[in-house]
Amino acid sequence: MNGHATNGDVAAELSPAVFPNGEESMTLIFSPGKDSVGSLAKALKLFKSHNVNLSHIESRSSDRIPNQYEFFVDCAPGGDVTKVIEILKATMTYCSVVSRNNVNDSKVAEDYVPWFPLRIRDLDKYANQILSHGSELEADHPGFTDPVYRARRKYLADIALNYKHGDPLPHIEYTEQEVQTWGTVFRELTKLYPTHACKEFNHVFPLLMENCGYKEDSIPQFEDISNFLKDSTGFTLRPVGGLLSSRDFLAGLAFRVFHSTQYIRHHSRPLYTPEPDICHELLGHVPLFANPAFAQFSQEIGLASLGAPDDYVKRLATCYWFTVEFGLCRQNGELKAYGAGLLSSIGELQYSLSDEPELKSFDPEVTGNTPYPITEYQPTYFVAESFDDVKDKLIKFAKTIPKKFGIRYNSYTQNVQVLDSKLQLEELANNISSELQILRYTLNLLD
Ligand SMILES: C[C@H](O)[C@H](O)[C@H]1CNc2nc(N)[nH]c(=O)c2N1
Ligand SMILES: N[C@@H](Cc1ccccc1)C(=O)O
Ligand SMILES: [Fe+2]
Repeated sequence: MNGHATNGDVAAELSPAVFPNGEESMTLIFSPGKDSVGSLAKALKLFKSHNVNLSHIESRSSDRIPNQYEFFVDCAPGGDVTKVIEILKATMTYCSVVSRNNVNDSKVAEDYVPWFPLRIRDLDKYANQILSHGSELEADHPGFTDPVYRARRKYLADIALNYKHGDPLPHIEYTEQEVQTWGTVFRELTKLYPTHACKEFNHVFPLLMENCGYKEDSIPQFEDISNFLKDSTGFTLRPVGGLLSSRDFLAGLAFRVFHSTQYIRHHSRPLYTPEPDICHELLGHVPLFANPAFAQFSQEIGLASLGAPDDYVKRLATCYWFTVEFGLCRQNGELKAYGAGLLSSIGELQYSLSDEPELKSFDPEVTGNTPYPITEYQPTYFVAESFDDVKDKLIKFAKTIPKKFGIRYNSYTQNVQVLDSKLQLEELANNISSELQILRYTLNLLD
């Protein structure tokens, strides 16, 4: 990372979800129609004759058209995909190009949506899409000249890289030096929280000490935290080797998955580190992910990002930066921190509530276009009048993102549903009406 990176550079960060082999890819969903015995075989021939290789094929019962099947195919790069899509669109009862990266041809681009994960296990596809690698630290990183630190970072990044959805969360034996760094950060931050952190944060923190092994003399393990979050709000942790692109990181939130690093900052600089580390994730982020309203809000931002055009993802990510990462709020007339990047940095937490930085009031239209440095203290913070206020404003902004379909997370299947048919809406209405019955029944009891 570059010491003076601003969100001008976040544009580069928006590069599409490239796949583990470093190539771009796309996903097609199509339905061949009734009475179409052998239709998959026909479709497969079509791909073959246009030199398009498929990396994955799945068939499911369609939730769009009664009694039909739907095929999900992941195409590898190469071949004449455009032609194949043209033919599929003309011959199939349903065909959508859910995902596609790097479309330069604007005529084609209109029809395509930037790639996004449809199933929770699709998150495996961007495990190695991290923006800075432990083993390739930049020159201004405090660990740059420390070969032991670099080797450790590489070891932990590889563990995250090999993680697949459904695997047990990696248990890490931390070294004495690592535990000491954690201890310093933990001790000093917990002194500041009562006066500096928002009340929602302070409400959850004792629970993490009781249930997840949050204490000064050892680094908590992912499994304990993930189990606690799962029970609290359905959030789970997923290890990641470093900073993810905004698009990828936000997409994880749509599945209530929090991508979290497992390495720790360099011992020479416990007060502030230029990239997310385990202190940032566990002390800064985890407490608020245990709050149901905050968890829901995070998921809504995640869902809003799916398939959104680059410029919208960029503004959404910038708003995320100035709220979830570096937000301040007013509570009982006092300024408090709720941003995770503040709650994990002894230095910046104190600085943010001093009279040094500039304060502005949060407004997505302004905030979303404000450049920011990522490797030094923020010159400007945005202050929210309340938690609910940020939520409402951000969700209002998210609604302005142009999309051609509705998006819904199905927590039973852990899939994201692309809603573009009446039948799906009927199913949705059925779900809502059964929830409404519970509401009505219980309201009667309480009366
Ligand atoms: C969405 C926004 O860009 C945000 O700052 C993201 C970026 N990528 C990340 N990647 C990781 N591993 N952890 C994070 O907290 C974040 N934050
Ligand atoms: N500066 C934060 C870590 C961080 C870096 C970049 C983005 C967000 C958080 C800390 O010291 O804890
Ligand atoms: Fe973060």
